Amino acid sequence: MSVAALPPVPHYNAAPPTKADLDYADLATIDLSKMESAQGRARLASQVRDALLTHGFFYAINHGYSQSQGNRMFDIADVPFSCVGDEEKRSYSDIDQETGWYQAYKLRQYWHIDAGVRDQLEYINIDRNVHKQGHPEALRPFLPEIEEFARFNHGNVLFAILRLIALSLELPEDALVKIHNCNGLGEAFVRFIKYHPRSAEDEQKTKNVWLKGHTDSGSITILWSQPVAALQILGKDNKWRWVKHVENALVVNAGDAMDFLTGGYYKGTIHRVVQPPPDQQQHTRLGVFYFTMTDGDVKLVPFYGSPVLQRVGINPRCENNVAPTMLEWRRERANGYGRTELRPSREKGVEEEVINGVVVRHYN
Ligand SMILES: O=C(O)CCC(=O)C(=O)O
Ligand SMILES: [Fe+2]
Repeated sequence: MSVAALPPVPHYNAAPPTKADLDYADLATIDLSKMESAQGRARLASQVRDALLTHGFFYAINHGYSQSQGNRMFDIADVPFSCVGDEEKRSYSDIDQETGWYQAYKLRQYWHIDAGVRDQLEYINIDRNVHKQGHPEALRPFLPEIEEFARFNHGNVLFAILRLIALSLELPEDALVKIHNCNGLGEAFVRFIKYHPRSAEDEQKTKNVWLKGHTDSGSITILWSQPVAALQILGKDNKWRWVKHVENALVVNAGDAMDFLTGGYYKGTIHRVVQPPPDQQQHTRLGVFYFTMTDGDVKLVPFYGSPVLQRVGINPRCENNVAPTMLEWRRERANGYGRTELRPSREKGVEEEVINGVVVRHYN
Protein backbone atom coordinates (compact mmCIF):
# COMPACT_ATOMS: atom_id res chain seq x y z
CA MET A 1 0.00 0.00 0.00
CA SER A 2 1.52 3.32 -0.93
CA VAL A 3 1.78 5.85 1.91
CA ALA A 4 -0.05 8.49 -0.15
CA ALA A 5 -3.10 6.24 -0.34
CA LEU A 6 -3.38 5.73 3.41
CA PRO A 7 -6.48 7.21 5.05
CA PRO A 8 -5.80 10.01 7.54
CA VAL A 9 -5.87 9.08 11.22
CA PRO A 10 -5.94 11.34 14.31
CA HIS A 11 -2.63 11.31 16.17
CA TYR A 12 -2.55 9.60 19.58
CA ASN A 13 -0.39 11.55 22.01
CA ALA A 14 1.49 9.03 24.11
CA ALA A 15 3.11 10.06 27.40
CA PRO A 16 6.82 10.87 27.32
CA PRO A 17 8.97 8.06 28.74
CA THR A 18 9.17 8.09 32.53
CA LYS A 19 12.14 9.59 34.35
CA ALA A 20 11.41 7.52 37.46
CA ASP A 21 14.19 5.30 38.71
CA LEU A 22 12.43 1.92 38.55
CA ASP A 23 13.67 -1.57 39.31
CA TYR A 24 13.72 -2.89 35.72
CA ALA A 25 13.99 -6.56 34.71
CA ASP A 26 17.23 -7.25 32.90
CA LEU A 27 15.79 -8.72 29.69
CA ALA A 28 17.86 -10.10 26.82
CA THR A 29 17.61 -8.60 23.33
CA ILE A 30 17.17 -10.90 20.34
CA ASP A 31 18.36 -9.28 17.12
CA LEU A 32 16.12 -10.72 14.41
CA SER A 33 18.34 -9.33 11.64
CA LYS A 34 20.73 -12.18 12.50
CA MET A 35 18.23 -14.85 11.38
CA GLU A 36 19.61 -15.18 7.83
CA SER A 37 22.46 -17.62 8.40
CA ALA A 38 22.25 -21.01 10.08
CA GLN A 39 25.05 -19.90 12.37
CA GLY A 40 23.15 -16.74 13.32
CA ARG A 41 20.01 -18.75 14.07
CA ALA A 42 21.95 -21.21 16.22
CA ARG A 43 23.35 -18.34 18.28
CA LEU A 44 19.96 -16.67 18.62
CA ALA A 45 18.34 -19.99 19.57
CA SER A 46 20.70 -20.32 22.49
CA GLN A 47 19.95 -16.72 23.56
CA VAL A 48 16.21 -17.42 23.35
CA ARG A 49 16.64 -20.54 25.49
CA ASP A 50 18.51 -18.58 28.19
CA ALA A 51 15.95 -15.77 28.05
CA LEU A 52 12.99 -18.13 28.38
CA LEU A 53 14.63 -20.02 31.23
CA THR A 54 15.55 -16.90 33.21
CA HIS A 55 12.78 -14.31 32.71
CA GLY A 56 10.38 -15.82 30.16
CA PHE A 57 10.36 -12.36 28.51
CA PHE A 58 12.77 -10.84 26.00
CA TYR A 59 13.03 -7.96 23.55
CA ALA A 60 13.10 -8.54 19.80
CA ILE A 61 14.67 -5.82 17.64
CA ASN A 62 15.37 -5.26 13.95
CA HIS A 63 12.12 -7.00 13.10
CA GLY A 64 11.66 -5.05 9.87
CA TYR A 65 8.73 -2.81 10.82
CA SER A 66 9.82 0.80 10.81
CA GLN A 67 9.35 3.25 13.65
CA SER A 68 6.94 5.35 11.57
CA GLN A 69 4.85 2.29 10.59
CA GLY A 70 4.74 1.38 14.30
CA ASN A 71 3.69 4.91 15.29
CA ARG A 72 0.90 4.84 12.75
CA MET A 73 -0.37 1.54 14.18
CA PHE A 74 -0.56 3.19 17.63
CA ASP A 75 -2.60 6.01 16.08
CA ILE A 76 -4.91 3.43 14.51
CA ALA A 77 -5.08 1.58 17.84
CA ASP A 78 -6.73 4.59 19.48
CA VAL A 79 -9.49 4.87 16.86
CA PRO A 80 -11.77 2.15 18.31
CA PHE A 81 -11.68 3.93 21.69
CA SER A 82 -11.61 7.66 20.87
CA CYS A 83 -13.64 7.68 17.65
CA VAL A 84 -16.43 5.23 18.54
CA GLY A 85 -19.36 6.09 20.81
CA ASP A 86 -20.48 3.98 23.77
CA GLU A 87 -23.55 2.65 22.05
CA GLU A 88 -21.67 1.41 19.01
CA LYS A 89 -19.01 -0.10 21.28
CA ARG A 90 -21.71 -1.97 23.16
CA SER A 91 -23.14 -3.32 19.93
CA TYR A 92 -19.76 -4.96 19.21
CA SER A 93 -19.13 -6.27 22.69
CA ASP A 94 -21.03 -9.54 22.92
CA ILE A 95 -19.13 -12.33 24.51
CA ASP A 96 -19.64 -15.72 22.92
CA GLN A 97 -20.30 -18.02 25.89
CA GLU A 98 -19.22 -21.03 23.87
CA THR A 99 -15.77 -19.75 22.96
CA GLY A 100 -15.16 -16.98 25.50
CA TRP A 101 -14.40 -14.69 22.57
CA TYR A 102 -15.24 -10.98 22.67
CA GLN A 103 -16.93 -9.65 19.53
CA ALA A 104 -14.87 -7.46 19.61
CA TYR A 105 -14.73 -5.08 22.62
CA LYS A 106 -14.20 -5.79 26.24
CA LEU A 107 -15.79 -2.69 27.73
CA ARG A 108 -14.57 -0.83 30.78
CA GLN A 109 -15.60 -2.20 34.18
CA TYR A 110 -16.45 -5.70 32.98
CA TRP A 111 -14.00 -7.43 35.35
CA HIS A 112 -13.73 -7.47 39.09
CA ILE A 113 -10.16 -6.67 40.16
CA ASP A 114 -10.27 -6.62 43.94
CA ALA A 115 -12.23 -5.28 46.95
CA GLY A 116 -15.30 -4.44 44.83
CA VAL A 117 -13.23 -2.41 42.34
CA ARG A 118 -13.84 -3.00 38.64
CA ASP A 119 -11.26 -2.54 35.86
CA GLN A 120 -10.74 0.74 33.96
CA LEU A 121 -9.40 -0.71 30.74
CA GLU A 122 -11.11 -1.28 27.46
CA TYR A 123 -9.84 -3.44 24.68
CA ILE A 124 -10.69 -4.71 21.26
CA ASN A 125 -9.66 -8.03 19.73
CA ILE A 126 -9.31 -8.24 15.98
CA ASP A 127 -8.83 -11.69 14.51
CA ARG A 128 -5.95 -11.96 12.04
CA ASN A 129 -8.62 -12.73 9.51
CA VAL A 130 -10.28 -9.33 9.84
CA HIS A 131 -13.31 -10.51 7.84
CA LYS A 132 -14.30 -12.97 10.58
CA GLN A 133 -16.11 -10.28 12.57
CA GLY A 134 -17.93 -6.98 12.20
CA HIS A 135 -16.17 -3.68 12.99
CA PRO A 136 -17.28 -0.24 14.16
CA GLU A 137 -17.55 2.21 11.32
CA ALA A 138 -14.59 4.41 12.29
CA LEU A 139 -12.24 1.42 12.18
CA ARG A 140 -13.28 0.12 8.77
CA PRO A 141 -10.94 2.32 6.67
CA PHE A 142 -7.96 0.86 8.58
CA LEU A 143 -8.79 -2.83 8.22
CA PRO A 144 -6.41 -3.46 5.29
CA GLU A 145 -3.55 -2.03 7.36
CA ILE A 146 -4.55 -4.01 10.45
CA GLU A 147 -4.69 -7.17 8.38
CA GLU A 148 -1.25 -6.46 6.97
CA PHE A 149 0.01 -5.77 10.49
CA ALA A 150 -1.35 -9.12 11.70
CA ARG A 151 0.30 -10.87 8.76
CA PHE A 152 3.59 -9.16 9.60
CA ASN A 153 3.40 -10.21 13.25
CA HIS A 154 2.59 -13.77 12.24
CA GLY A 155 4.92 -14.42 9.34
CA ASN A 156 7.87 -12.22 10.27
CA VAL A 157 7.93 -12.17 14.05
CA LEU A 158 6.05 -15.19 15.38
CA PHE A 159 7.49 -17.63 12.85
CA ALA A 160 11.04 -16.37 13.48
CA ILE A 161 10.60 -16.87 17.21
CA LEU A 162 8.99 -20.29 16.79
CA ARG A 163 11.92 -21.38 14.60
CA LEU A 164 14.38 -20.26 17.26
CA ILE A 165 12.43 -22.04 20.00
CA ALA A 166 12.30 -25.25 17.92
CA LEU A 167 16.07 -25.04 17.36
CA SER A 168 16.61 -24.46 21.07
CA LEU A 169 14.78 -27.74 21.70
CA GLU A 170 16.83 -29.51 18.99
CA LEU A 171 13.64 -30.12 17.02
CA PRO A 172 13.24 -29.65 13.24
CA GLU A 173 13.17 -25.89 12.66
CA ASP A 174 9.55 -25.91 11.48
CA ALA A 175 8.18 -28.13 14.28
CA LEU A 176 6.35 -25.24 15.97
CA VAL A 177 5.62 -23.20 12.85
CA LYS A 178 3.70 -26.23 11.54
CA ILE A 179 1.19 -26.16 14.38
CA HIS A 180 0.49 -22.42 14.23
CA ASN A 181 -2.28 -21.81 11.75
CA CYS A 182 -1.04 -24.12 9.06
CA ASN A 183 -4.59 -25.40 8.54
CA GLY A 184 -6.40 -22.18 9.26
CA LEU A 185 -7.81 -23.53 12.53
CA GLY A 186 -5.57 -21.45 14.72
CA GLU A 187 -6.66 -18.25 16.33
CA ALA A 188 -4.31 -15.33 16.51
CA PHE A 189 -5.41 -11.79 16.97
CA VAL A 190 -4.36 -8.21 17.29
CA ARG A 191 -5.44 -6.58 20.55
CA PHE A 192 -5.50 -2.86 21.30
CA ILE A 193 -5.87 -1.96 24.99
CA LYS A 194 -6.54 1.45 26.45
CA TYR A 195 -6.00 1.90 30.18
CA HIS A 196 -7.59 4.95 31.81
CA PRO A 197 -6.26 6.62 34.98
CA ARG A 198 -8.19 5.53 38.08
CA SER A 199 -9.44 7.26 41.20
CA ALA A 200 -7.18 7.46 44.27
CA GLU A 201 -9.74 5.35 46.12
CA ASP A 202 -9.61 2.55 43.53
CA GLU A 203 -5.81 2.67 43.56
CA GLN A 204 -5.75 2.26 47.31
CA LYS A 205 -8.32 -0.54 47.44
CA THR A 206 -6.51 -2.58 44.81
CA LYS A 207 -2.97 -1.74 46.00
CA ASN A 208 -2.37 -0.09 42.58
CA VAL A 209 -2.98 -3.28 40.60
CA TRP A 210 -4.72 -2.63 37.26
CA LEU A 211 -4.54 -6.13 35.81
CA LYS A 212 -3.78 -8.99 38.17
CA GLY A 213 -0.76 -11.24 37.74
CA HIS A 214 -1.42 -13.93 35.15
CA THR A 215 0.15 -16.01 32.44
CA ASP A 216 -1.13 -15.68 28.88
CA SER A 217 -3.05 -18.74 27.72
CA GLY A 218 -1.57 -19.03 24.21
CA SER A 219 1.91 -19.84 22.98
CA ILE A 220 3.65 -16.50 22.27
CA THR A 221 2.53 -12.93 22.96
CA ILE A 222 4.10 -10.01 21.12
CA LEU A 223 3.79 -6.61 22.85
CA TRP A 224 4.73 -3.53 20.87
CA SER A 225 6.79 -1.51 23.32
CA GLN A 226 5.15 1.76 24.42
CA PRO A 227 6.37 4.46 26.83
CA VAL A 228 4.04 4.16 29.83
CA ALA A 229 5.71 2.01 32.50
CA ALA A 230 3.16 -0.28 34.13
CA LEU A 231 3.95 -3.83 33.05
CA GLN A 232 5.78 -5.91 35.64
CA ILE A 233 7.03 -9.48 35.61
CA LEU A 234 7.43 -11.80 38.58
CA GLY A 235 11.02 -12.97 39.02
CA LYS A 236 12.17 -16.35 40.28
CA ASP A 237 13.03 -14.52 43.54
CA ASN A 238 9.32 -13.63 43.85
CA LYS A 239 9.99 -9.91 43.22
CA TRP A 240 8.04 -7.82 40.70
CA ARG A 241 10.22 -5.90 38.24
CA TRP A 242 9.24 -3.35 35.61
CA VAL A 243 9.58 -3.84 31.87
CA LYS A 244 11.46 -0.91 30.37
CA HIS A 245 10.27 0.77 27.19
CA VAL A 246 12.62 0.30 24.25
CA GLU A 247 11.78 2.38 21.18
CA ASN A 248 10.43 0.24 18.31
CA ALA A 249 11.23 -3.00 20.14
CA LEU A 250 8.90 -5.92 20.72
CA VAL A 251 8.46 -7.45 24.14
CA VAL A 252 7.93 -11.17 23.68
CA ASN A 253 6.71 -13.69 26.21
CA ALA A 254 5.69 -17.33 26.36
CA GLY A 255 2.27 -18.44 27.58
CA ASP A 256 0.61 -21.60 28.90
CA ALA A 257 0.65 -23.44 25.57
CA MET A 258 4.46 -23.27 25.49
CA ASP A 259 4.55 -24.61 29.04
CA PHE A 260 2.35 -27.58 28.01
CA LEU A 261 4.34 -28.21 24.80
CA THR A 262 7.70 -28.24 26.57
CA GLY A 263 6.63 -30.19 29.65
CA GLY A 264 7.30 -27.22 31.92
CA TYR A 265 10.72 -26.34 30.44
CA TYR A 266 9.62 -22.95 29.09
CA LYS A 267 7.08 -21.71 31.59
CA GLY A 268 4.64 -18.90 30.97
CA THR A 269 5.92 -15.96 32.98
CA ILE A 270 3.56 -14.26 35.41
CA HIS A 271 3.07 -10.59 34.64
CA ARG A 272 0.71 -7.84 35.75
CA VAL A 273 -0.12 -4.21 35.09
CA VAL A 274 0.10 -1.61 37.87
CA GLN A 275 -0.34 2.14 38.21
CA PRO A 276 2.42 3.99 36.29
CA PRO A 277 5.01 6.13 38.12
CA PRO A 278 3.93 9.69 39.15
CA ASP A 279 5.21 11.47 36.02
CA GLN A 280 2.89 9.34 33.83
CA GLN A 281 -0.16 9.02 36.05
CA GLN A 282 -2.28 11.59 34.23
CA HIS A 283 -1.92 9.83 30.88
CA THR A 284 -3.86 7.04 29.27
CA ARG A 285 -1.85 3.97 28.32
CA LEU A 286 -2.38 2.50 24.87
CA GLY A 287 -1.07 -0.95 24.06
CA VAL A 288 -0.73 -2.87 20.78
CA PHE A 289 -0.40 -6.65 21.00
CA TYR A 290 -0.43 -9.79 18.92
CA PHE A 291 -1.62 -12.91 20.75
CA THR A 292 -0.96 -16.30 19.23
CA MET A 293 -2.04 -19.86 19.81
CA THR A 294 -1.37 -23.21 18.23
CA ASP A 295 -4.04 -24.54 15.92
CA GLY A 296 -7.20 -25.13 17.94
CA ASP A 297 -7.20 -28.90 17.57
CA VAL A 298 -3.62 -29.39 18.78
CA LYS A 299 -3.54 -31.48 21.94
CA LEU A 300 -1.27 -29.69 24.39
CA VAL A 301 1.19 -32.48 25.19
CA PRO A 302 4.99 -32.18 25.36
CA PHE A 303 7.31 -32.65 22.39
CA TYR A 304 8.63 -36.02 23.61
CA GLY A 305 10.95 -36.19 20.58
CA SER A 306 13.01 -33.21 21.76
CA PRO A 307 16.47 -34.38 22.83
CA VAL A 308 16.74 -31.30 25.07
CA LEU A 309 13.51 -32.10 26.89
CA GLN A 310 14.53 -35.73 27.20
CA ARG A 311 17.79 -34.66 28.85
CA VAL A 312 16.28 -32.19 31.33
CA GLY A 313 13.23 -34.35 32.11
CA ILE A 314 9.65 -33.76 31.05
CA ASN A 315 7.02 -32.74 33.61
CA PRO A 316 3.67 -32.66 31.83
CA ARG A 317 1.16 -30.28 33.43
CA CYS A 318 -1.43 -33.03 33.37
CA GLU A 319 -1.82 -36.66 32.28
CA ASN A 320 -1.62 -36.92 28.48
CA ASN A 321 -5.01 -38.60 28.19
CA VAL A 322 -6.75 -35.58 29.74
CA ALA A 323 -4.55 -32.87 28.15
CA PRO A 324 -6.75 -30.13 26.68
CA THR A 325 -6.61 -29.01 23.08
CA MET A 326 -5.57 -25.39 22.50
CA LEU A 327 -9.15 -24.41 21.84
CA GLU A 328 -10.43 -26.05 25.03
CA TRP A 329 -7.73 -24.41 27.10
CA ARG A 330 -8.28 -20.94 25.70
CA ARG A 331 -12.02 -21.19 26.03
CA GLU A 332 -11.89 -22.16 29.69
CA ARG A 333 -9.33 -19.50 30.56
CA ALA A 334 -11.16 -16.73 28.71
CA ASN A 335 -14.50 -17.57 30.28
CA GLY A 336 -13.08 -17.58 33.79
CA TYR A 337 -11.01 -14.42 33.81
CA GLY A 338 -12.33 -11.79 36.21
CA ARG A 339 -15.72 -13.54 36.23
CA THR A 340 -15.29 -16.61 38.42
CA GLU A 341 -14.85 -16.97 42.17
CA LEU A 342 -11.24 -17.77 42.95
CA ARG A 343 -10.21 -19.86 45.93
CA PRO A 344 -7.31 -18.86 48.19
CA SER A 345 -4.10 -20.75 47.48
CA ARG A 346 -1.64 -22.00 50.08
CA GLU A 347 0.83 -19.44 48.69
CA LYS A 348 0.50 -15.95 50.15
CA GLY A 349 -1.08 -13.33 47.87
CA VAL A 350 -2.21 -15.95 45.37
CA GLU A 351 -5.67 -17.19 44.40
CA GLU A 352 -6.40 -20.08 42.11
CA GLU A 353 -8.97 -21.71 39.90
CA VAL A 354 -8.99 -25.22 38.48
CA ILE A 355 -9.42 -25.69 34.72
CA ASN A 356 -9.55 -29.21 33.28
CA GLY A 357 -7.86 -30.43 36.46
CA VAL A 358 -4.97 -27.95 36.02
CA VAL A 359 -4.51 -25.28 38.69
CA VAL A 360 -4.28 -21.72 37.30
CA ARG A 361 -2.86 -19.18 39.74
CA HIS A 362 -3.81 -15.51 39.90
CA TYR A 363 -1.28 -13.25 41.56
CA ASN A 364 -2.13 -10.05 43.40
O1 LIG B 1 -0.81 -3.98 29.07
C1 LIG B 1 0.17 -4.74 29.11
O2 LIG B 1 1.33 -4.32 29.02
C2 LIG B 1 -0.03 -6.23 29.29
C3 LIG B 1 -1.43 -6.73 29.03
C4 LIG B 1 -1.55 -8.19 29.27
O3 LIG B 1 -0.80 -8.77 30.00
C5 LIG B 1 -2.61 -8.98 28.58
O4 LIG B 1 -3.48 -8.40 27.91
O5 LIG B 1 -2.57 -10.23 28.68
FE1 LIG C 1 -0.86 -10.90 29.62
